[in-house]
Amino acid sequence: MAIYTVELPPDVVAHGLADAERLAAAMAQQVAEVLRAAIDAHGRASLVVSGGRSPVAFFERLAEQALEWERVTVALADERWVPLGHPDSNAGLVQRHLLCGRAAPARFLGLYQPAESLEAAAQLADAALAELPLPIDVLVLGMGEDGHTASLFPGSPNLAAALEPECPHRCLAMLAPSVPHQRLTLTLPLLASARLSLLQIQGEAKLATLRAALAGEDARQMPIRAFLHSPLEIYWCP
Ligand SMILES: O=C1O[C@H](COP(=O)(O)O)[C@@H](O)[C@H](O)[C@H]1O
Repeated sequence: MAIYTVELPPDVVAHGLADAERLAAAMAQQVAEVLRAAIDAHGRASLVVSGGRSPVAFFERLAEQALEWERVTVALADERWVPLGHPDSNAGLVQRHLLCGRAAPARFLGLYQPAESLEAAAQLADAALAELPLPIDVLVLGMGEDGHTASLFPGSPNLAAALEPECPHRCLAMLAPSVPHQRLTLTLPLLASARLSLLQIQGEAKLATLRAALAGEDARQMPIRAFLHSPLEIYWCP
């Protein structure tokens, strides 16, 4: 199945899968192959994943993959500023669904930091991210129906700074106007440094968002626009 109704830039690869289970399995296989190749070449690999509802099945299939997980660092593209035990914690999601089974030995670099303010938490997360092996080998992005990706939200006060190609920060505080919780997000230069980026989307509504994003250029209106070019591969299913 292809993404027939969306005309993509020629340098963007599209994978259309019949359903969510097949999509999760195909993505997990590709990500595992890239991580294995990175370990063979450099002795280590880095994987940055997104949170939200979409990646659960992908995490579970990936955790079944045989690879030298103790050589893999897993980090988050974004986080809600809530502690690990909170149901909306992206770190909690990764702990429950990815860092288990074969993948349990992977090293996890979370973004949540208890601090006096969201800005102070972002500074602590920024410092902790110095430990992330660069460049990122695989980045897995999701996308909201407002065109946000990671926690780069349209209308958030720090959005322009986070989208600056020369942004000196690895992580910035972000506000999600449409959904609860203050956020922490990796900034564009760090996310864009990935050797391979995968965008996971499901359903007609997100396809319509992708179409709208491709029809314009201003990333401050739809931050996903900053990623719609090589080395992006899009995984979609109905
Ligand atoms: O808030 C978020 O939204 C996007 C999309 O989430 P989904 O629930 O529609 O899959 C996600 O990629 C991001 O990491 C998350 O924090």
